[in-house]
Amino acid sequence: MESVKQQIERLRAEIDRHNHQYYVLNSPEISDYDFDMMLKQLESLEKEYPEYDDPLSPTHRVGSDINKAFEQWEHRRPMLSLGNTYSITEVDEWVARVREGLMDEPFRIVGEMKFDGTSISLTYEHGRLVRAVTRGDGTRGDIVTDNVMTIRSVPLTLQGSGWPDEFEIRGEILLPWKAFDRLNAEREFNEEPLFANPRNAAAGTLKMQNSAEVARRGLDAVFYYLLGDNLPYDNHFDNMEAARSWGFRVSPEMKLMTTIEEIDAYIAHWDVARKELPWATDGLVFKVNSLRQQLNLGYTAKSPRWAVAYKFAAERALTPLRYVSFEVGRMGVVTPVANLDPVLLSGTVVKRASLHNADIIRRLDIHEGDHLYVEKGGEIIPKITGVDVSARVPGSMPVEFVTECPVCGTPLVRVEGEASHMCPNKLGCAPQICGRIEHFVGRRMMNIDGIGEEMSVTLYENGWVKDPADLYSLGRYRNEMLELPGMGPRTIDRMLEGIEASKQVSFDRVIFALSIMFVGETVAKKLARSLRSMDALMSADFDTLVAIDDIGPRIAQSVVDYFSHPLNRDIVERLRAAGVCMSMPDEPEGVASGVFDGKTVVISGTFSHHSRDEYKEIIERNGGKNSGSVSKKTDFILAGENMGPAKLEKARTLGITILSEDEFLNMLSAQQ
Ligand SMILES: NC(=O)c1ccc[n+]([C@@H]2O[C@H](COP(=O)([O-])OP(=O)(O)OC[C@H]3O[C@@H](n4cnc5c(N)ncnc54)[C@H](O)[C@@H]3O)[C@@H](O)[C@H]2O)c1
Ligand SMILES: [Zn+2]
Repeated sequence: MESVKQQIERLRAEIDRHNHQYYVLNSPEISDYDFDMMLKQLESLEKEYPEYDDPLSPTHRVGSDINKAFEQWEHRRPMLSLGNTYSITEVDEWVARVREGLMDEPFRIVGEMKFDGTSISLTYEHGRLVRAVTRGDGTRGDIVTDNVMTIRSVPLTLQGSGWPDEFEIRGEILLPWKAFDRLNAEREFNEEPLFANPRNAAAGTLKMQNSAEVARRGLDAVFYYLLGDNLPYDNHFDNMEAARSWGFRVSPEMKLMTTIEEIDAYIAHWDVARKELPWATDGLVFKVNSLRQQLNLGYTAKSPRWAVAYKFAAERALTPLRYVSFEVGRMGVVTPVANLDPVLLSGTVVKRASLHNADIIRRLDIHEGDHLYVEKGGEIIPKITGVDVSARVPGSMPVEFVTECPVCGTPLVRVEGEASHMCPNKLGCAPQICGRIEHFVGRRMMNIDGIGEEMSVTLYENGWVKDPADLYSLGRYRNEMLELPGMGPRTIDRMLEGIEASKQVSFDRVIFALSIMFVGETVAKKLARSLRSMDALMSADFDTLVAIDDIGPRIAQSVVDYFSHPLNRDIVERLRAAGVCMSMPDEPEGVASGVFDGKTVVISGTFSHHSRDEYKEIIERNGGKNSGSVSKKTDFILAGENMGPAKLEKARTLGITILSEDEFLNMLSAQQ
C-alpha cells in the first residue's frame, strides 16, 4: 500500500509533469477537469497532513510558461491564477466567504467570460505600449512585445484621454475559432500535429520566434484587469469601461450583479450562449467590483480571494468502440482511429476519433469492444479520454497496434525518438502514392484545377499516373480516359490545361509540392530563398542545410534522405524535362552590395517601409546574418517603432550601434 507521503509525492510529480505538458509544450495529455480533480485531491491531502506540506508543491504555485528562448521580465505585481469551481454551490460558498471577509458590508460582483487563451500583461507609458509579458511563473514572465505588436486589436498608442501616465492592463491572448480552424486545417494538410484547442494554439503561437508567422496566424486579445497607482475609478467595472474608451477590446458580456440568483441566471445563460462567441471560453469569472474591497479580501499564494472562476465541464459521452482502423497518410505515418457508435456531443455527431499513436492506445489501455469516454470541451476535435472499465467484457483483448501496413502489408517501422509508426514502402503503397499526387496538385502547391482526392485515385488505379511527374504526360491517355464513365472531354481538357499552367508555379511551391517529410510551406520558402535552384537543393549536404535560418537537423536530414533516393531524383528530372520551374528568379535589385558582410543584425520593433521579413531578406542579400537576440556578437540593431525597452537597454550597455529605419536604408543606398 502506498503511504500518504508517497501518495502526496506521486501526485506532485504527476501534476508537475502535466503542468509542463500544458504550459510549456502546449500539448496536454489529460482533460482540464481531470487535472483540476488531481490538484484538488493533493490540496485536501496537504490540508489534512500539514506535516507533509512543501512550499514548492504545485498547489502553492502558478504553472509556469517560461521559455528559455525569451528574455524575462519581473512583474511589478504578481500574475496569479484563479480559484476554480465546477458548481453553483461552490460559487455560492465563495460569495459567503466574501461576505464574511467584508464583515457584511454590501458589495457588488462583476460577471465576465473566462476566455480560454493565454494571459498577457501589457504596460503603457505616456499612452504607448512599452512591453508585453506572459504570466510566466507568476513572478517573472517572457517578454513577447514583438509578437503582441502584430495583434491588430492591441492598441500601440491609446485613444481618448484620462489614462494614467503609467499603467498595466491584463488580458487574454486568443485564437478565434475561425483562425484556429484554418490553422489546424493547414496543419492537417501538412501532416503536422494538430493543436488540441485554441488555447494551446494561442499559447504556442505567442511563443514563436518569427513575428511574421505570428501575424499571419491571426491572434486576438481581450482585456479584463486594469492595474496601476492612478486608475480613473475605484471599481473594476468602470475602469474596464474606461479602458474600452482608450481603444482596448473589453468583454461586452460583463455584468454587475448583487445576488446569487443573478449569478445563477448569468451562468445558465452563458453556458449556452457562449457557443455563439467568436472565441473559446472555458467558464465565467466573478470578481468583487470595489477595488478597496478587493484589497481588503487580499490573496492566497496562488489566487485572489476576491475572484473565482466557474468552469464549464467539458461535454463528455460514453459510447462503444466498434473497431480501430489504421490509416496511412501521404508520408507513410499510420494513424489509429477509433470508430465509434455515433454519439451526439456539443451539437455534432461523433463517429470517429483519432487515437494518435501506439503509446496513447497503450496508456488508455483500450480493449476490443470497450465503452470509451469521448470529450469535446474547448476542443472541437473529439478526444478519447478514457475507458469505462466496469463495462468491459471479461476476457476481451487489448487493442494492438498493427505490425504490418494495413494496405500493402509491409512491416511497419518505428522511427527512433518518434511516437509514430510508418509504412516504409513509400513507392509501392497506394494511399501514400495517391496522397502525394493529391498533395502535389493542391491549391497551395501546383494548383492544378480538376484533380482532387478522387481523381488522384482514379489516375493512379488506371496506371496513368504513378508519381507526380507522370501528370505531365497524361495527355497521351486522353482516349482511354474518355472511356471512363463521368469523364467528358471538357473535364479532361480542364485537367490538362491546369497541368500546363502549373509549369508557371514558383520554385518554392514546387519544393512544397514534392512531399518531402517536414518540408511544409514555410520551410519550402526558406529553402527556395536561400538555395535558389533545384540543383543547389539536390546537392546540398546536411551542414549546408542546417546552416540555413530555421532549418533544424530533423528537416535537414529529411531533405538529404529524400534526394539520396534515385527514384525521387528521377521524378525531379522528369519534372524539369516537362518544363516545371526549377529556380528562383534572379534578384532584380541590390545584389549583394556587402554592406553587412559578416555582420550580425537584430531587428526589433515595427517599420513603415518594409515588413520585418523583407528587412531580413535585405540583410541577407547584403551579406549579413539575422539574429533574434541581442548579445556581444550583435553588430547592428535595426530599430523600428516601439522597440522593446529591455532590448534597447541591453544594446546600450553592450555599446551596439542602433540604426533607425531611415539610417538603415540610407546605408544601403549609399553603397549602390
Ligand atoms: N490538462 C492539463 O494537463 C492541465 C495542466 C495544467 C493546467 N491545466 C488547466 O489550467 C488551469 C490552471 O491554469 P491557470 O492557472 O491558467 O488557471 P485558469 O486558466 O483556471 O484561470 C486563470 C486564468 O484565467 C484567465 N482568464 C480568462 N478570462 C479571465 C477573466 N475574465 N478574468 C480573469 N482571468 C481570466 C487568465 O489568463 C488567468 O491567468 C487548471 O484549472 C487546468 O484546468 C490543465
Ligand atoms: Zn503501406
